[in-house]
Amino acid sequence: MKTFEELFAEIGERALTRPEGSGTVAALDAGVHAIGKKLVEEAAESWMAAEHESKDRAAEELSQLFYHAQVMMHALGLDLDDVYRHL
Ligand SMILES: N=c1c2ncn([C@@H]3O[C@H](COP(=O)(O)OP(=O)(O)OP(=O)(O)O)[C@@H](O)[C@H]3O)c2ncn1[C@@H]1O[C@H](COP(=O)(O)O)[C@@H](O)[C@H]1O
Repeated sequence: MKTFEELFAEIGERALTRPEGSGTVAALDAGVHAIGKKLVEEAAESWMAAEHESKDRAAEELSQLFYHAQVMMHALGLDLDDVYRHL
């Protein structure tokens, strides 16, 4: 288990060190358009899980939505404060 902030740091570390087999590196290399499609896909899956499946399934899909949102932030060079200041 990890926090939102810990995941953000881990994604940043993957972007920097580019380890073999990292899905994050592949996602960042695929670019903003591909990341955007995953973001929308996970948002839809979160909605479907919330409406038709269990709370646990919804939580799982929402965690994936958080992940892809963070990958998008890294792709754009945004840090957490850039987003938090809009909350
Ligand atoms: N939290 C996540 C995470 N959530 C979602 N995903 C990715 O998003 C996909 C979403 O799953 P789906 O079931 O919707 O899609 P799928 O059918 O399995 O995969 P696709 O065919 O859509 O690619 C997963 O297959 C992962 O590629 C994640 N990939 C990585 N992380 C974490 O990110 C960190 C870095 O990961 P790596 O870069 O892979 O080392 C680690 O802590 C990981 O646990």
